[in-house]
Amino acid sequence: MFKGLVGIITGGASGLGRATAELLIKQGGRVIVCDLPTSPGSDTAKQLGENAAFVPVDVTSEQDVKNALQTTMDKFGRLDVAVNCAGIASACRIYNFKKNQPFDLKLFQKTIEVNLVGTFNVIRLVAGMIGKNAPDADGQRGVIINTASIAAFDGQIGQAAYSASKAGVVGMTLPIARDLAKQGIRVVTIAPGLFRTPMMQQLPEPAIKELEASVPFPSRLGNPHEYALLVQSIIQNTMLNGEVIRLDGSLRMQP
Ligand SMILES: CC(=O)CC(=O)SCCNC(=O)CCNC(=O)[C@H](O)C(C)(C)COP(=O)(O)OP(=O)(O)OC[C@H]1O[C@@H](n2cnc3c(N)ncnc32)[C@H](O)[C@@H]1OP(=O)(O)O
Ligand SMILES: NC(=O)C1=CN([C@@H]2O[C@H](COP(=O)(O)OP(=O)(O)OC[C@H]3O[C@@H](n4cnc5c(N)ncnc54)[C@H](O)[C@@H]3O)[C@@H](O)[C@H]2O)C=CC1
Repeated sequence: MFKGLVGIITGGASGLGRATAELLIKQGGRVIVCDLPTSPGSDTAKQLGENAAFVPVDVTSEQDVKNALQTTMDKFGRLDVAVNCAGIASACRIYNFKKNQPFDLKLFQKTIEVNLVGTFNVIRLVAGMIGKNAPDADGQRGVIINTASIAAFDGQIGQAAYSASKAGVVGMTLPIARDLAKQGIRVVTIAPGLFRTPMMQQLPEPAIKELEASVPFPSRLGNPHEYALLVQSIIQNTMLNGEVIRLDGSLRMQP
């Protein structure tokens, strides 16, 4: 299905990004896994086989992303798709009245830096390389897929930083899609609900159970493969552009 297609996947060493790398390769694509040097990205790429390579990347670094693009060019000669999965979660009340402690400003800044600025940094740099492709019969040169969260819309107590970072990703989706439309590059954002990944497993099991029970249908955490299936559809369907798609079993999170 994706024979010849080349994708960069940030956060590709774990969870949703890793599942996406597996599916794109299974469908005949080739993948550059970008993740932190401390991540298991190198092992991931080995397990994925010869159509995968790992580049250590901090998405907030211009030089790291440029290195990843250079490796993509050297190894595979082109770039068709970028999937932004790198992200971090944070939870903190705005003010802890018992301890007289405000929300840690550094934690707020770090969350915005990785989730929003990091995603933007990758988009602005990959666009240049995707834009060099010859257009297909429909005028399309490639696709950029971002990962927000339903917390962009119904963030819970403690999620001010995380929700703000993901709302930023939602907010920039349409203007960037409009911006890149002339080059035939589509931009689509997925807003996942709850998926069983290492990030979600940071929450205590009772909290996971409660969240799971609150999903109308299916009342369970999503499987990362189900996220990857939406990535596959977005790549296949050229009419999808400038949109944010919730993938959440109709969950609306409670406070
Ligand atoms: C990953 C995705 O993209 C998908 C998702 O979003 S999944 C949903 C994820 N949801 C979350 O992560 C929720 C995040 N929120 C939380 O984890 C918690 O609300 C929180 C840690 C921020 C606070 O939790 P909590 O249950 O209120 O903790 P609690 O023990 O009562 O309070 C923590 C501290 O805040 C204080 N506190 C309690 N109520 C308070 C209030 N109303 N105002 C200020 N402080 C309060 C407590 O006294 C406590 O202080 P100590 O450390 O001295 O004990
Ligand atoms: N799991 C879930 O339920 C949901 C996840 N999301 C979002 O989906 C994305 C993927 O999350 P998961 O797979 O669940 O998490 P995960 O924690 O399993 O994977 C995230 C990956 O991003 C990498 N990463 C973190 N900071 C980075 C940086 N600065 N540069 C490069 N890589 C970095 C991590 O090393 C990790 O491998 C995140 O953006 C997350 O916010 C959104 C909604 C729900």
